[in-house]
Amino acid sequence: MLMEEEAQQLRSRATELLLLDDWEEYIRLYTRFISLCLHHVSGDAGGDPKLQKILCGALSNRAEARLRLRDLPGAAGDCDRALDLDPSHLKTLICKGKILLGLDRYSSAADCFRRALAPLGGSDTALRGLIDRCQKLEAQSKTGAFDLSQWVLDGFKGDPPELAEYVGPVVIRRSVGCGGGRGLFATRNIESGTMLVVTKAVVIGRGILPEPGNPMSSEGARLVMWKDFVARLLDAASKCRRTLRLIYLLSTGEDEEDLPVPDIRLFVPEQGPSRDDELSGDQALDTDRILKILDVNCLADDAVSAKVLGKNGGGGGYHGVGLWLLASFINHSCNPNARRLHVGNHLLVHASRDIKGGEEITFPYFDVLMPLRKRRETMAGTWGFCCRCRRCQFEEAAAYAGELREMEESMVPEMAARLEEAMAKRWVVKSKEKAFLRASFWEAYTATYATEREVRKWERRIPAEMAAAESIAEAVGGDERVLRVVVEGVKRKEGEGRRRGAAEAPVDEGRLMKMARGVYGKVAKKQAAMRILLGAIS
Ligand SMILES: C[S@@+](CC[C@H](N)C(=O)[O-])C[C@H]1O[C@@H](n2cnc3c(N)ncnc32)[C@H](O)[C@@H]1O
Repeated sequence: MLMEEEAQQLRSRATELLLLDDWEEYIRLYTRFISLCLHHVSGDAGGDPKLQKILCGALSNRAEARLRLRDLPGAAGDCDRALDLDPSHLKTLICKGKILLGLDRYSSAADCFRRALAPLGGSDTALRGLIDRCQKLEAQSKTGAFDLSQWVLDGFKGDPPELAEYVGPVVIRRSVGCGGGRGLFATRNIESGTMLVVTKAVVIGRGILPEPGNPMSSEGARLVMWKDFVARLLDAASKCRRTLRLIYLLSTGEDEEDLPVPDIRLFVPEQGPSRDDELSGDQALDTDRILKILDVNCLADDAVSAKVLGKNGGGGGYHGVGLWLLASFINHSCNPNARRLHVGNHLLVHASRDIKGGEEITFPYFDVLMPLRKRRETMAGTWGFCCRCRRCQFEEAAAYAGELREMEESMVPEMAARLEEAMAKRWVVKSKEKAFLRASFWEAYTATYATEREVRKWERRIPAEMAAAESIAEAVGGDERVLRVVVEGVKRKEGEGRRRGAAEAPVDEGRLMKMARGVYGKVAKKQAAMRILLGAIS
């Protein structure tokens, strides 16, 4: 009887806290109450069904509060204890299903929702909706077939579509070509546009920076964002042992050669250990180590290579930074074969050109459509390593490297023509190496394609847009700016044809789509991809 009164008082105080949105205090209140219940349970009243019901309800309520505060392991533990007392407790089953959904355990989440639905005769539409969601995500996480077409066609309106975590045909191995430490490798031949990895940020920090021209306040705003980001990341790591252990697998930038190579299954939804108690060993939260890890592994949302799909897209002072665990094993290359897109809090990595089985997967950490000297400056200034990719090695060691360095100093249109001439007549350059150099002199090429006047002036001395773009794609994979130049070229040719009264020359949609696949992956079907393409030039 005493417990029932206590429970009644608790409910009124809990309602007050709920209205105040004070979940921390709500959890403290229930923790005290649960201890009291447990004290009674361990005494004479242990077998009292009323007491057990009260305890089950309290655990369930605390689980919901913990779920709200994203303490998923804590919430899951409460649910398990509540379900031990009453395996069919509806509220707890639904809460547990939502937790498992948050932990990307789609089929286990669906099982919970089904168990909740069974006594309702299968008639609850909300629960049916949750089961459908789980099934859709489970299918995505198994097949890697992500279709964002509708969202693209709707002009990126509303929230980004819900995405599953996905690990494609990749493994983690020791890298010999690029990083030296560990890297991600293809397990089979992969076609351009194929999804490789979809992964949710542990934490992401976003903000709008003050207008340019005010560097102090922009720096200040970045610092505030960074501090908030670090605080949230430490909070997430302290709440979830799995997250902390996975973060500790990442490089601090020191002794990368000696770091262990983790099993890819740790990152595959529903395969790796997902409950705290499945992980052996305890590790303390080491803030200094985590700060070093963040320094080496955080990615910016606003990198040139990371077009943000949707309305929070780059530009307008937007700045975002996040930590994505599996993507942190991907090394940089100036001759990359993958590209990343950001959709909501998810990072999608797709093949930006065809990849051979066994090849290392790399994406650019920064803009690689730049000459060697500028790339080296960016690397040293921002990343603190010196890239050892094939393109860098070639550009450094070429017999005509001195001449290249001189030419790099002035990216005027004439330089693209001079480069083409030298590659054709004076230097021995294979087609792959031509692609490297064209990518490095992209600024000069783009200047020659900028206006009809320039195109007419240089067209006999440099390749047409499509041919140059296809060559550059061999070196750096798909790139939005290159694609834009091609689309503009197609439009210009259409215009010229119309002026001459020529029959409409068909646009080579096949070639265009192949390039678009390299840039946007296969997440947008043809119609939607064409819409992004046209949007890219409007
Ligand atoms: C995000 S981590 C990549 C994974 C890392 N190799 C590992 O073993 O965990 C970034 C670090 O990898 C190394 N790295 C990545 N790309 C590189 C490259 N192209 N050349 C040399 N080092 C590279 C650098 O030490 C860099 O700080």
